Order: sequence, then structure tokens, then C-alpha cells
Amino acid sequence: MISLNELENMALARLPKIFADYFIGGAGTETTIRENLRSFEDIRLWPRVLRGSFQDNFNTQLPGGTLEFPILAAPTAFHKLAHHDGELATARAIAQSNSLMIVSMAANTRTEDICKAAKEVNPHTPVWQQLYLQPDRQFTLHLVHQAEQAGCSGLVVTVDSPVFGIRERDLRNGFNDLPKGLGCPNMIDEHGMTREIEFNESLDWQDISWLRRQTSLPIILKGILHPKDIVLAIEHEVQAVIVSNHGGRQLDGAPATIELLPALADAAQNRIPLIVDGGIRHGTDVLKTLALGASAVAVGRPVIWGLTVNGEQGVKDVMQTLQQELLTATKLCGCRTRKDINQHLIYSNSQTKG
Ligand SMILES: Cc1cc2nc3c(=O)[nH]c(=O)nc-3n(C[C@H](O)[C@H](O)[C@H](O)COP(=O)(O)O)c2cc1C
Ligand SMILES: CCCCC(=O)C(=O)O
Repeated sequence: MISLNELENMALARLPKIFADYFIGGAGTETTIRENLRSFEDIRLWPRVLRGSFQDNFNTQLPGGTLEFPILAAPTAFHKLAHHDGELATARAIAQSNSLMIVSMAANTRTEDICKAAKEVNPHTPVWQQLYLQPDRQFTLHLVHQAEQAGCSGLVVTVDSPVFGIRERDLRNGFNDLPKGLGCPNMIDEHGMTREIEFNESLDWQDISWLRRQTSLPIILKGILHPKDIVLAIEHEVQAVIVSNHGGRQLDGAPATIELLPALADAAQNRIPLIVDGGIRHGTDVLKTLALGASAVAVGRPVIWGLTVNGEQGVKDVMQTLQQELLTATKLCGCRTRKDINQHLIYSNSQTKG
């Protein structure tokens, strides 16, 4: 595999159109998807030379775990649509990459089994559970306990989805059911009844305070885009935030996450780690994101492409490619330590001196 973009083309050629469209698509006219990609292309890295070798490493401390590189797997639904090994293959690959997998609430595999597969490969690999807080608090609590018992070390609460985004491709294709035999086995309640995922438009910050009282696991809010919401997240004692527009799948017209990052980092003042997702496709994208103040990045679709093309090995290739590209970009920029990865790496044409 040469690049993640090449892999995307291979995966799209292989998948039935209805699934390809679900994975690659977004809301509305997909403006935000294009923005996520274009904004990275619009940022320039400004290298220094003759500074000796990079003598540092990329070990990254996040709530509930340490990663070898600041690149983790964003939660994505329905991995068995991509490959029959589904989430188990993803989990093994992410564990071997010394990375972190966020399990989607809409996984086709039980979180308990995903954690077991990951920890068999690498006992230290952290796994986080993604949740949409359900209108039924008893059931939400059941999901939290399920994640705790499975061995998850973080709860990722997705807050950008009071309602489901309008995905025109899925409407056109009539994609509203999983194929026979596939389901969401985490969505079984304490009475053994299968539940549907509900989107809850009445959620507010008090629900986060409620959740905070129910668990000692770190809480990570996913889908924050406004500096004022960063401040509120910190006030509500969350341990990290994922800056995300849901890969352009929820509010079409939302800005690219990388464009918002400087203002968000300014609001956070290093009090909590910021993880950024949306359009990360190259090591240079990771480096730009770190330089602009993120602690780590998450990747969504590329993991699906790796899984589609080559199962566990394909996901490993995706992670390894990004990790190696990040190292290459870092060295080409003349960075000696991680401290050298800061806003001075970013060139803007209004600058005349570094
Ligand atoms: C097919 C697909 C399924 C997703 N499922 C979820 C999900 O279940 N929960 C969630 O919080 N985000 C979900 N997301 C959003 C991702 O976590 C992430 O924010 C986004 O994919 C990042 O953008 P990227 O795909 O450009 O890397 C999904 C994204 C995709 C592409
Ligand atoms: C009901 C599954 C939701 C998955 C999701 O968040 C997405 O497709 O973006």
C-alpha cells in the first residue's frame, strides 16, 4: 500500500455501492467532507534544516491509556459490512499498532469480545466505548456498566447528534437495514430485549453531570466545535474532547475541524487533551494537527478502507503508514523533539520571518 487515498479507491471498487456510499458519504451536499480534506491541503509546513536527528518519540498519554503514536481509531459503525471479521480484526490490528480503538455503540460485535481480542494481542492496549446517551437512563447505565465490565478505559459520549444527519446517498439507496445476520449486539438491555439506537435531542449539560456521577471512567466528549463548549466541557469535568464534525455526516456546512483548532486550543489552555478528527489522510495532516495544538488525531474512514481491502492486515497497514509518514514529515521539518512541533511549523504567507 502506497497511500491511504489509493487504498480508498481499492475499497470503493470492492464494496457493494450501498455500503460504499454509507461509508464514504455525509450529510447534505457534503460541503463539510470536502472542507475537511481541502483545509489540510491549504496549510503549509515550513521546514528548518541542519538541526540533527529527531531524538524524541511519539508516546502519547491519554485518559485511560498510553499510545506509541498520537493516532487512534475513531468510532465507526458496522465493521462487518466491510469485512466478515468485522470489529475483531480492527481490534487486533489497532492493538498490534500500540494504538487505541474507540468501539462504536453500533458495532456488529459485542464490546466484551472486542476488548478480549485486543487484549489477547496486547494486554496494555486501551479500548474506549462510544455512546449516544439514550433517553432511557436505566438503559444508558446498563451500557456504561457493560463497557466497564468489558475492560474499557474511557467513555466517548458523542454530542453532535441530537438528530441524525440527512444523508442523501443513503436515502437514495434506501439503506435503512443491515443485511440478515448482522446486528448491534451491544444494544441488548438488562432484560435481554434488543433496543434501537435513539438520538436524543433533549440532551444538555446536566446529562453530562449525571453521567459524571455514574462512573469513574474518564469521559471524552466527541463532536465539540465551539470554544465556549470547550470551556463548558472542562467545567463539567470531562477528561478530553474530540474536536469533530463527525466526518461531515451530521451538520453539513460545519467548518473543517483543522480550521477551528487554533481557537479551540486557545480555549482549552492545555487543561485537557484535544483529539481532532476529520480528513486525516497523511502523516503531514497529523503533523499539522499536532502543530496547531492537538494532543492526538483520530481516523475514521481509512480504517474502514483497510478493513475492506485486507481485514486485520489492512488496518495494520493503515496505522503503520500514518505512523511512518508522521515520522518522515517530522524529520523533514527539522524537528528534534516534540516541543519543536508547534505553531512555528505552520507557514502563512503573511509571515516574513520565522
Ligand atoms: C461509516 C462511519 C460510521 C461512523 N459511526 C460513528 C459512530 O457510530 N459513532 C460516532 O460517534 N461517530 C461515528 N462516525 C464518525 C467518526 O467517528 C469520525 O468522527 C469521522 O469518521 C472522522 O472523519 P474521517 O472519516 O474523515 O476520518 C462514523 C463515521 C463513518 C465514516
Ligand atoms: C446508527 C449508527 C450511527 C452511526 C454513525 O454515527 C454514522 O453513521 O455516522
